[in-house]
Amino acid sequence: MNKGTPTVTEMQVIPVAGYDSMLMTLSGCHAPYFTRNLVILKDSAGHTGIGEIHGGDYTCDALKSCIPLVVGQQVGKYRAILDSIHKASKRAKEDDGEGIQSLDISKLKFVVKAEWAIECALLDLLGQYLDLPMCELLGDGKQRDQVETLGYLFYVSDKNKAKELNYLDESDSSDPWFKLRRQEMLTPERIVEQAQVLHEKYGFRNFKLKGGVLKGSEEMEAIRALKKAFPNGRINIDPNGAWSLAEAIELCKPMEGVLTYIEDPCGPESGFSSREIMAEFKNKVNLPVATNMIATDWRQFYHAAALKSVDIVLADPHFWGFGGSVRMAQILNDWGLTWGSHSNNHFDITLTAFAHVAAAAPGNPTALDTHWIWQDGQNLLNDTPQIVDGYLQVPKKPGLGVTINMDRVMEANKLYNSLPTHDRDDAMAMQYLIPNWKFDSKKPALVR
Ligand SMILES: O=C([O-])C(=O)C[C@H](O)[C@@H](O)C(=O)[O-]
Ligand SMILES: [Mg+2]
Repeated sequence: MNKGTPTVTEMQVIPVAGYDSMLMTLSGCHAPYFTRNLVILKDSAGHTGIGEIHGGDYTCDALKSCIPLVVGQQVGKYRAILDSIHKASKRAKEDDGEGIQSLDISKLKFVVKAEWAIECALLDLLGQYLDLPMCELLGDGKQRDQVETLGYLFYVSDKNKAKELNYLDESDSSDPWFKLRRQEMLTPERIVEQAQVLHEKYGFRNFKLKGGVLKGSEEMEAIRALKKAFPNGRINIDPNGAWSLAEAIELCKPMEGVLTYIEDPCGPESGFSSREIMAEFKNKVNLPVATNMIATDWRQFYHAAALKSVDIVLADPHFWGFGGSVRMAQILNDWGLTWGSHSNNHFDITLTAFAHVAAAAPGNPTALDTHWIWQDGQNLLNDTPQIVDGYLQVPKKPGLGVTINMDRVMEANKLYNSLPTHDRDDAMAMQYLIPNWKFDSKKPALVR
């Protein structure tokens, strides 16, 4: 009889792309495509383990360089495998270690750590070997069967203004959400319509509006309209640090009974870091403050916690690792703070991974972010977990509990290979809306 856990026999890294809408953020405008990298592991027991992470060549190359450290290793030694990757990895020259205190999208690739896709695939294999769902292997094990999820609302620009870019058109879809999601939505009325259609399809009662697009006062009008339409709903806004401290206080103070939390209201200013500025904001405004920008690793979290700058850490497992994100959930829960997760555009493998991480987070996490609703239908799995009545269902089968559809993966890989560039560039599409547009961390995208 063979002793020990199975060994990894093969590691594939497959870059993929999918379609997106003209979603607006402080960084500009989403391009018609988004990219991701997949890791597919095979082991000596005949199992397949999968993981998904940030797209682009930088992350793809980082993953490929890990292959010799993974293949031939025992699945049960996954922590040692990750440790060997960390010890071998070198920080890129362009990475200043600042993280994303100002939402410079080109830096996101340094905040995301490629190896967490490998961690995910290894946990998938280990779970299959042990006959346990992945969430049972994390933290204190499974805490819930379904995970509350929020409707991530975005302002959407008119794709006809960038005809050459060929954004996907779903105007003839019979699904009301699919039909709506590629259309222009820039007013409070259209944002409420977006939320209503999402509520009908997925049952969301919690919503987050991606801000940093219009003037802060106009975005607060949309928030008020949402609260009117969903009086019992929890409504949040995330301008990605676009507002000055004074403006953030002025905008948010009157919203104390309206917003449930405010995410990254302000950024660094006058020589003070975002952690210091957000601590000052919290002294003035009686709202819980969330972040995925000022605490993206343990060193940043140390300072954010010491200054009491945040109440809710959106600890995306693609930034923190799966073990790390759940460790954060445990610490926050012990300290009376709250865990949640940030997201970027992703396929259903990440959706499944989010389900397991959130299922293992103790206490009362905030409703989970996901961009999935903007990609729903572009499945890479045969059995994509569903969002029902506002809750993402946690797969019960061993490991991630889902099966990959290689035909769809290869189609998404073909799309990736056909793209002129693989890195995210939200300024590119933005130039069609405002010629010569440039990112400014203090100016909403459409205010120029
Ligand atoms: O919560 C957040 O800050 C995000 O989701 C940031 C992302 O970059 C999002 O705005 C996006 O992907 O456009
Ligand atoms: Mg955020």
